[in-house]
Order: sequence, then C-alpha cells, then structure tokens
Amino acid sequence: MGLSTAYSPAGSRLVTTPLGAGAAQLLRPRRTPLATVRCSVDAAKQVQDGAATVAPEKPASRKGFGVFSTIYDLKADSEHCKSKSWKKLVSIAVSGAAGMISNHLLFKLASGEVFGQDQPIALKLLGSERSFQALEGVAMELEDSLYPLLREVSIGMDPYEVFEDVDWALLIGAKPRGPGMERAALLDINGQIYADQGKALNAVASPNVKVIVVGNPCNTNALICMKNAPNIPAKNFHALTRLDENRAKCQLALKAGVFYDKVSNMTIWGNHSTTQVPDFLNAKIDGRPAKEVIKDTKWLEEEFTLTVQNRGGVLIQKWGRSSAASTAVSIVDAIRSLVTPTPEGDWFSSGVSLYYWKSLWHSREHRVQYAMQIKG
Ligand SMILES: NC(=O)C1=CN([C@@H]2O[C@H](COP(=O)(O)OP(=O)(O)OC[C@H]3O[C@@H](n4cnc5c(N)ncnc54)[C@H](O)[C@@H]3O)[C@@H](O)[C@H]2O)C=CC1
Ligand SMILES: O=C([O-])CC(=O)C(=O)O
Repeated sequence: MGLSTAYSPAGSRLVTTPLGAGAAQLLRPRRTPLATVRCSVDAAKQVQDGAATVAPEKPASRKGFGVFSTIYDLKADSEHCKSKSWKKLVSIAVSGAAGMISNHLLFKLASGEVFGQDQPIALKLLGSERSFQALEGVAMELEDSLYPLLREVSIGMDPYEVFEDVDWALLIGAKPRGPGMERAALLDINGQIYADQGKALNAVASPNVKVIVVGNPCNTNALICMKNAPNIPAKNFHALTRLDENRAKCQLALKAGVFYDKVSNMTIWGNHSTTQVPDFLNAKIDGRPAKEVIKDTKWLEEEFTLTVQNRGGVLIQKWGRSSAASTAVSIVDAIRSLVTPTPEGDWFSSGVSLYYWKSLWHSREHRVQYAMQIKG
C-alpha cells in the first residue's frame, strides 16, 4: 500500500509515485519520456490543456485505472481488518459503462449493496471508441468515491481484454431507442454487438460467467450472445426483464392501495417489448390472488397490461431518453435474486433459455425459480 500508480500504455510500463512524497508529486506523476500516462491525475490535466478534444488512442492492455493499479495484498491489509473475513474477489464486467444506466449501476455495485458488505469486487469497464474519454471520467469518479470493497477498476474498448476471467458480465452497452421507435428496430444496430461480445466471453471469461443482457432488444440480444458462446452454460444467460416485473408490481400496488412490498409472485411472459404479458392471474397481493383483491377485471386485462407494456415508451416521451435509474435498480434486483435464495413461495422473472427453463421446472434442487424465456 502507500503507492499511487500511473499507467503508461506505451510499452505497458507502470510508473509509481510514493504517496508519502506529498500532494505536489501526486499532481505531477513521474513519467517516462514519450509515455502517454493515463490515470485520473493525468486525465484532469489533459482537459485543462485542451487535449480533451483529441481522440484518445486505444490503450494497450490496461491492468488498472489510476489508484486501482496499486498492488496490495487484500488479506494482509491491516488497515482493513474487516477484509480478513471478506470473500474472494468477484470480477464484474460492465459494458456501456459510460452510459446512463451504468452511471447509476456502477456506484451501487461498488458500495456493496448488490453482492454484500463482505464481497470485494473488481470492475472491468467496457466502452466504445466514442465513449472512451467519458469512461475515464467514470473511473475517476469511482476512484474519488473511496469505496472499500472496490479493489480494482480497469477500462478498455476490447471485449477480449475486458472480459478476461470475469465472473459476471452486465452487457448494457448498446444504442437506446428514441421516441416513437419499437425496441425491435434496434436489432440491426445492436445485434452485432452481442454476437461479438458473446464470442469474446466464450474465449476469455470464466467458464461459469453469469451474463445479464440489458441492451435492447434484450431478449434477442441475449439469444444472440448465448449462441455465440457455446462453451458457457445456456442457463447462465439472462435478458433483463426485471424492470417489467417491478413496473407491474408497482401498478398492482397502486390499484390495490397497498405498499408495493405486498405484491409477490409476479411473472412477465414473453419479450421485454410491447407484446409482453404481465401475469396478474398468478400474482399475489398480501398473499392473496391479485384478482381477489382487485375486482376490476377490465382494468387488469386492459389498462394494467397496456400500462406495463408501454411504460418504457411513455417514459421516453416524458424524459426524452430511456429509463436509466430504475433500470439500474432492476439490474441490482435481478443479480440479488440470482445470488440469494428466493423467499419461500415467491418467484421472480428473468429472460432465460426456454430449453433450460423446462428442465429446471422439474428440478427440486434449485432454490431459485425462473419464470421467463429467451425468445428470438
Ligand atoms: N432491458 C431493459 O429493461 C432496458 C434496456 N435498456 C437498453 O439499455 C441500453 C443502454 O441504455 P443507456 O445506458 O441508457 O444508453 P446510453 O446511450 O446512455 O449508453 C450506452 C453506452 O454504450 C456505449 N456503447 C455502444 N456500443 C458499445 C459497444 N459495442 N461496447 C461497449 N459500449 C458500447 C456507448 O458509447 C454509450 O456510452 C439501450 O439499448 C437501452 O435501450 C434501457 C432501459 C431498460
Ligand atoms: O423503453 C426503452 O427503450 C428502454 C427500456 O427498455 C425500458 O425502459 O423498458
């Protein structure tokens, strides 16, 4: 500990500056001649110099951003006695890390609210060429947040580098739709991203990596990703439909006049699109069938369903951009549901392979229930 480290892509050299040497040295990290140092301190200087407009060159293999390049021994770190009881580091890749959704999600991941307060994490952030400078800004904010559980951050544009050995891949990076568009119209633009990233995951990720596809159309993209990663178990691929579940719960609670934690057993059938079916027949409110509590069948069949189906589109009309904060929350919910036992008698929704789901349905061993399918 006690070293502030700047990274030099040229020749992949690490330049280290003792922290104890004082703030002045921190502001002027030592560099080797001709080396382009990319760390938080340097990024700030680039903006000051007006160099921010210059397209950043693609970094060579980056091992860590700014302070996260520091080499430390987690278990021997006496300043964090708590760390002695921490679990093994979990490595999480997030694509589209400079985007709207990630801007909410990354800080939740780093705070420990997703994987728990005894779970140190490494964040591996994937951006596009256009967003690379913004990605540096994101990494700088993560540095400045001083999260104890956030032990490593690296950034990059090459999925083959960023996905190396990751345990989770949260695939958000994709174009969002604008007002009046259907999500399916994004397939031409976004589908290829998921083919490429599926191949990269297949080649370099942990063989048991869990993949959550968020970029739209997420069900089809999840299928594309899964098909391009034959070495990874199909059951590990999820399309994020949890936002629909949360929206449906909210609408039922509103109509029934109860707080939303009273709504359970909510299933979303079909794609994350306007054709989805939010299942009010099996949903429960305060442990009773929703239909018994909400007598207005016409509302359930028509207004409720339409509201949930179109919620994303209505939000775009109001905001001028698609949902981000609530999507990040739903990603957190989706991960938590996958890593913790489902409360007795309840279930949650996730877009998963129909083939796998069928076999799981008959298995008593799994404590997590699934109620979704990936559709092409
Ligand atoms: N499944 C769901 O419930 C929801 C899905 N979405 C979808 O999530 C996606 C992302 O939304 P936002 O974060 O709001 O968009 P955004 O435009 O704010 O961010 C997307 C980021 O991804 C980056 N990117 C583009 N191509 C990339 C690639 N090949 N690799 C890595 N990064 C790449 C962009 O440079 C940008 O920084 C959109 O497709 C949107 O429709 C949005 C809300 C809910
Ligand atoms: O509507 C969109 O395009 C973004 C999204 O998927 C949602 O908010 O459900």
